[in-house]
Amino acid sequence: MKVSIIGSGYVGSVTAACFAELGHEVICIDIDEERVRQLNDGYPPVWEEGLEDLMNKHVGKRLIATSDYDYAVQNSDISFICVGTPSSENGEIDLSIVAAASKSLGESIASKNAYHTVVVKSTVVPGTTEGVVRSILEDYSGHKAGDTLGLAMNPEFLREGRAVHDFLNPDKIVVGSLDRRSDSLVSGLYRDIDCEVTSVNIRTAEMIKYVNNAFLATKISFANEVGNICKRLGIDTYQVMDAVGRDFRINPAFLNSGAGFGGSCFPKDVRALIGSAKDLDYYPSLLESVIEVNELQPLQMVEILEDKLPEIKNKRIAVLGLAFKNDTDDIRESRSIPVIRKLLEKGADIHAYDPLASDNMNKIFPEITYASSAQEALEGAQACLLMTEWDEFRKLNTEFDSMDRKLLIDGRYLLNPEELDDVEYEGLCW
Ligand SMILES: NC(=O)C1=CN([C@@H]2O[C@H](COP(=O)(O)OP(=O)(O)OC[C@H]3O[C@@H](n4cnc5c(N)ncnc54)[C@H](O)[C@@H]3O)[C@@H](O)[C@H]2O)C=CC1
Ligand SMILES: O=C(O)[C@H]1O[C@H](OP(=O)(O)OP(=O)(O)OC[C@H]2O[C@@H](n3ccc(=O)[nH]c3=O)[C@H](O)[C@@H]2O)[C@H](O)[C@@H](O)[C@@H]1O
Repeated sequence: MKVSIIGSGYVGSVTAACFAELGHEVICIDIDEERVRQLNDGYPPVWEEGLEDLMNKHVGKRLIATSDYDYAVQNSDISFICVGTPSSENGEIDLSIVAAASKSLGESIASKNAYHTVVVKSTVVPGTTEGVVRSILEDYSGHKAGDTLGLAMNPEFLREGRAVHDFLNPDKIVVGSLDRRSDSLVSGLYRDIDCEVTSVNIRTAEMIKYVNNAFLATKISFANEVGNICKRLGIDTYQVMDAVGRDFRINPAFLNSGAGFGGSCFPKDVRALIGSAKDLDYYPSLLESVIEVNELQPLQMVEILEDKLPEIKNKRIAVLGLAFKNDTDDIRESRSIPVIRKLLEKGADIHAYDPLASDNMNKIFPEITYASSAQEALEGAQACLLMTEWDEFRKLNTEFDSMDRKLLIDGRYLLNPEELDDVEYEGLCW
């Protein structure tokens, strides 16, 4: 099929490359001209394992990029909206980018005589596709949804860093649609993927995405709360969760306690769901607590540090890990951000290292020193805070020898103190 993808960020570029891999003809649309140029030159706009290979294979053949909506709409049958849906200041979803993309799409569909289908892949609160998106599309295109305009919502469940793998090997594909025709068009795109399609109505598809993310975030905050209690009781929370996770009704995934969840989606999506609930006069106390635990969790790293090193002003502190998780350069809502902010407030001399994310963090904190290796960050430090679950940090050992004081606060359960040579080890919640 001929597909256009609006927005070429993490979701858009991966969706585009994977649809090309599945044999579809794909046109990416982005308002960022530099990104369009980059895509057409075969360079992925984001770092994702396997993405560059797919782009090299398909760019210029089944995959092209443009900033011209008219061209993309005329040359495709179906358009996926994959633009950002950030949090507004009060935590509720900001739909302005989705609205702008819908308007541009509607204007281009206006001059098309054939049936065109619009699919929302961005994460949007229930009611958005049939409300904001549908009305803008109808107003600007003159076409009516269910008549000459198809409408669907197809949430995305990929994880950053594993996005290409997750897209091509999903454990569920959810398609919410206005009518049978839209459903069969969208479902048909995934025909060659070995996964059943769950067909529902649009609002249900929108809700499934939020519940998925909110449940995973809840598991993490639950594990962190248990970890905080275990630490005070002198119990190893990882042993506890290892046993608890063996219950098939619970499952071991996402029970790793630590510095909390970051990323572009868990925090914003839980907040958006809270916002929607409150708009309906329901106070979602469990979800509020999920966020509250997550906000407090990284700051406990600094509390433990101050307990061990009461005066941190002008002390050299190594921060290892800046990305919100391993295998990505993404720092959005990284738990390192509140930690660095707090350390700066207290006058610490921060030397940070991350395998991929230093450039991005430098845009927020230009005042700290960025090292080119963990070893360099550790040299002469009075303490080390381990913030991100990078594999390369699991192998650290003799590197700690160059510290002034071998004090290590592990925020991700990466190192086993018994295997470290006389390091003062403190786990965040174990
Ligand atoms: N990042 C992730 O791992 C996942 C994200 N999602 C959801 O997917 C959506 C997109 O997220 P990301 O890909 O992370 O966003 P992103 O911020 O990485 O990319 C958005 C892209 O849209 C472009 N754009 C902005 N306005 C535009 C317009 N009017 N027309 C065309 N392009 C425009 C931007 O230039 C950018 O390239 C969000 O709703 C997010 O919640 C869902 C699953 C996973
Ligand atoms: O909607 C989205 O954007 C995506 O959000 C998450 O994917 P992602 O944010 O890429 O990363 P995860 O691997 O889920 O990790 C999120 C955060 O949770 C933390 N985490 C994860 C697991 C765990 O046990 N403990 C824990 O603290 C990680 O360190 C990281 O900061 C979901 O896993 C995806 O299914 C979803 O599509």
